Amino acid sequence: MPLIAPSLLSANFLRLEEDVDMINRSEADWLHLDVMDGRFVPNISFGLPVIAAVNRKATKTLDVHLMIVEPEKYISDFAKAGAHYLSVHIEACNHLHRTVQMIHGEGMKAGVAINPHTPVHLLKDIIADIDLVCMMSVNPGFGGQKFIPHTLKKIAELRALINETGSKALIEIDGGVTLENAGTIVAAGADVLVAGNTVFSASDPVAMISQLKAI
Ligand SMILES: O=C(CO)[C@@H](O)[C@H](O)COP(=O)(O)O
Repeated sequence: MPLIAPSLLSANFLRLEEDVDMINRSEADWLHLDVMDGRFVPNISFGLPVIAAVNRKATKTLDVHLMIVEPEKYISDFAKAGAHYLSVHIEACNHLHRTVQMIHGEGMKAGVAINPHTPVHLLKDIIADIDLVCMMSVNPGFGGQKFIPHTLKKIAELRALINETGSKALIEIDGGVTLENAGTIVAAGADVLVAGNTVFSASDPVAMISQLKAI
């Protein structure tokens, strides 16, 4: 069974508390929080105060995905805000190994996110040190985009790399996950499914999360 991580980016920000309650009541495993800075990606979402507020209410694992430049500057701030998993982009880190060490040093699980154009083999010398790969299956920046089919081949490559190296990293697929493609994504080797639009545009989001879970 995949872990399900609804993405708060697609929630109704005017009633965030109700949406967090909905996720608490659901079979979701994690709550995915997308932080965007308008520099690494062409969009600005939310940041530390929102995550700290969500943390006071959420009962699920907080999975924070940083789509920001110089993420190493904010690692301890995100730990204080309540992040359990903290993912940084490989494309945004000049010293990725050091950044992963900093994340672990703050007591969080470390994730590395990769963009659709970034080859899986670039993870070879970091995969044994991380807890999560957040594989982007859309170009980061916006919810509600279409899944890029080439991702399926990358998931299989990543699964092979994880098996070869004995890494314990989970494979998380982020972007364009629907009820229609979730089975294929899990069959390709994914452990965690992020779902924004699919969950929050459903007439019954709790039931949608259960359906994704039962894929
Ligand atoms: O990181 C991102 C977008 O950059 C994602 O987490 C989206 O929030 C996923 O949304 P859907 O594609 O599921 O609507």
